[in-house]
Amino acid sequence: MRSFLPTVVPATVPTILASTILVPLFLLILRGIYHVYFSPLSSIPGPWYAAVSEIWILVHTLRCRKVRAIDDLFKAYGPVVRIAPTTIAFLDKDHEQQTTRLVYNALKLDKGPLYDMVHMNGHLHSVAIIEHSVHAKYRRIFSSHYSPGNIALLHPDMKASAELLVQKVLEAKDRPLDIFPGIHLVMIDLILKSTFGHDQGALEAWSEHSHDIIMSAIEDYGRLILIQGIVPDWLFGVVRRFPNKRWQTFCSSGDTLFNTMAEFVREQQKEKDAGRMDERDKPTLIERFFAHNATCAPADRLSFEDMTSESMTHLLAGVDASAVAVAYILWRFASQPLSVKQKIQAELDSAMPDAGVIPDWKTLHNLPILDALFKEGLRLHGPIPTFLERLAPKGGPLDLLGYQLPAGTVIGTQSWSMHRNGGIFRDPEEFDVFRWLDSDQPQDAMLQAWAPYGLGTRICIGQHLARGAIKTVLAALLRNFDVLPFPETNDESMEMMELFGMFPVGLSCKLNFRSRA
Ligand code: HEM
Repeated sequence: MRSFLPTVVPATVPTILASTILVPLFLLILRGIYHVYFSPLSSIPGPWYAAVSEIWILVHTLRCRKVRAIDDLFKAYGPVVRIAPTTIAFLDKDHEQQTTRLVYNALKLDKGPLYDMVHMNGHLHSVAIIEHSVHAKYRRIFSSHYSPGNIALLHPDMKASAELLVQKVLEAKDRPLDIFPGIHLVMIDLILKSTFGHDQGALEAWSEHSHDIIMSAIEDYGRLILIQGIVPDWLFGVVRRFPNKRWQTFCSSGDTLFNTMAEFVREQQKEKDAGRMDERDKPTLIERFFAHNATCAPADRLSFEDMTSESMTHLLAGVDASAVAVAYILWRFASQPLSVKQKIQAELDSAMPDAGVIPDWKTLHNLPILDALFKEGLRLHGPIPTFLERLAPKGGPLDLLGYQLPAGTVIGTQSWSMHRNGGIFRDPEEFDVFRWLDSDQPQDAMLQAWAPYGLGTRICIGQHLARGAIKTVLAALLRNFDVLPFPETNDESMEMMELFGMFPVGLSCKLNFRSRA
């Protein structure tokens, strides 16, 4: 009897091999050849391995050194480089920063695809909105909440937090102290106050052995978003079941934060229903959402989840960034020559004759040396110096520094490189506070190139809050303490690790605080 089996089985092995390995490999090679030789972006400088596939930039993202890798390409290839098959990085060399202005402001571009992965526990919010037109409408709902005038109303809370921080440092009784958690807690208290009018008292509860649930969830969720952005959903769905308590807490950090914020939104709703909101001297962020809902068309109303996710974003965007900035400034201050420290402290001594009384908002912002310290800190240690991607617009190629980019090309620059541009900043790697007060240096160009809060239409909405809180905390600490180095906190532990935002690799900032009283 004739069997059909023998003829079928041997034939399938090479067929399967070819279809599962060789065909995709062949297509990948074809795609790579297309990108390197035939794509409209082929003429843009850059290494071939970055042009062939996204793997090169992905590997650097996973190694937490994407900004450095892009910066190296600028040094090797000039101000326009191809960092992935359809992604172009540029760096304005001229003082006018024309290309930067065009891309981030004038053209009103949409954001790039990276932002799609930062939904808050699955919900949309200002950072993740891709379309410019949708975002512009959305941001108008709450931009007045973050205006300088409105943020100034939060200054009494900033002062109270900074004074409490001084007390907490005094309690350490000249023992070296990791200030990093303390600043996180200051920011948690301030942002919850501004968003919900809520007194969290996170800093009050701070001790060496305490553990703040919101602070831990913020730390975890920042990392979780990145992992979820890189690992496919199905794989993450499998690994998240791993029965380890710490891992489970890590994986549910988004839920922890979302549920906490949701509870605060509910409390605000109760306040509103009970008619108690009008009694406040300053409206909360949530109150502005309610006011918007009361006046807009039903289709434009913010849902309960929208409000929760937006609040969660402000907490996540604001706490880490501000805490990282303060930690680096204090660390840099600690290792400055005595003469520099004395100049900085002399200004504070005269603005704060009583070390316990922090100057008012206007005086604080008119202290030139404090301002220079703040600017120099954010120049070299901006917490978000990363590649901020936008999309080349539909309808015709975009002329970018002489190159024609088709619609949909991802383009962007990064403040890491802008802040280290030797054509603008003299000895750019030096931490030199007084460069900002030196009339021999190009102050206008330096200010144009200083972009720690991002750029244009999507610039950080919390910048006035951050600036006010950071300066208030710095004034209080540097007026009250001589901040001195601690050997464990060094170049290695403070190496900047990139997880979209930057963090000191040691995730701490232990310094010596000697009371000046
Ligand atoms: C030193 C402190 C801070 C730095 C360096 C910083 C930096 C940035 C940067 C670079 C962006 C732009 C991101 C992009 O284009 O993708 C941004 C956006 C944003 N930041 Fe900040 N930030 C800080 C503090 C804060 C604070 C305190 C808050 C809120 C309380 C906040 C809330 C936001 C929000 C909501 C956005 C999105 C704005 C939008 O797209 O409309 N940030 N921030």
